[in-house]
Amino acid sequence: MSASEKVPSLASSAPPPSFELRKGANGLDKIVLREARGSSAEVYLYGGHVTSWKNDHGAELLFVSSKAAFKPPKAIRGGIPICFPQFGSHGSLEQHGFARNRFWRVDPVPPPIPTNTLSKAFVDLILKPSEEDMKIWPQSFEFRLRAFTFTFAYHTYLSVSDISEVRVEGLETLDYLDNLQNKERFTEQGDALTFESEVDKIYLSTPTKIAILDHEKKRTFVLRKDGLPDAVVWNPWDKKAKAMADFGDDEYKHMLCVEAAAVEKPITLKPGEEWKGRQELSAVPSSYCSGQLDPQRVLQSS
Ligand SMILES: O=P(O)(O)OC[C@H]1O[C@@H](O)[C@H](O)[C@@H](O)[C@@H]1O
Repeated sequence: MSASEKVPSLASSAPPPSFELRKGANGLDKIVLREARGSSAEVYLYGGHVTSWKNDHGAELLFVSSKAAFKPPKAIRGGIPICFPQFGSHGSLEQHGFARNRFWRVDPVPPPIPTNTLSKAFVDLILKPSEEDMKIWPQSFEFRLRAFTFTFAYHTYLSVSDISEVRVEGLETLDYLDNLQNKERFTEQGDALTFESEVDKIYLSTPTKIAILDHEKKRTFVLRKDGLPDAVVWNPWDKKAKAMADFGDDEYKHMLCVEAAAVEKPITLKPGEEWKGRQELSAVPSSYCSGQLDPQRVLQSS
């Protein structure tokens, strides 16, 4: 099993990429990645968890709760937790699987980064099962001669100015499973999604590109994905926000989770097979015209 997690930036040329190992909250190790033009990202080894992604101007693009605990075994609230080998409660494991509360390590000899990405700074993190993990989920993610099945999500918390001003394009008219209605299947009606109450939906067989438009910030996130057919959209709204110890009462107004995922049809790997699930996020000015879902073209021409 292989999972790729790359946050691209606008860097175009020269100075060598850098990544530093630093101490983060509560002494936990984190990787800091910087691109030549100033954008940066932080990834905690705990959970293989991206906790920060800043643009060239230093503005934070991901949401992390002011109440996030950074205390194992609790998963960090915000950023991009990795839900593996189980999404949500779709199985017998703990909610969202265990990858988000295990310690990952840096792969010292990573495979080459794909040439079609603009990103120059990157790190490959690896998670291998411990003996304890093998007891609850007896599958090796690497060389076990047996097929195994899992579900997955890059549980991405985007930072938005005001949830009531946000629109999501690319999911309209699709079927979804509604976690708020016993995972029953419905069809999304109408236009782009907007938000005025709690939402917890798994959109099925979605396009590979989804746009999240933040009118107030004049910013559009473009989420591109491969190997991950579904997309989860989650906002806890006021009541659930109040019920979560690691989430501020009003913080639901400033976040939206849009998660590249494989939930409806679990993935089965046979011996020797590899699976890649890739999510790429870009942030572009909202002068970007919806329908023209090619952030690289927008970036290059701006
Ligand atoms: O509190 P957790 O375990 O991080 O999960 C947060 C949410 O994650 C979302 O992806 C799920 O669809 C929700 O049902 C869930 O409430």
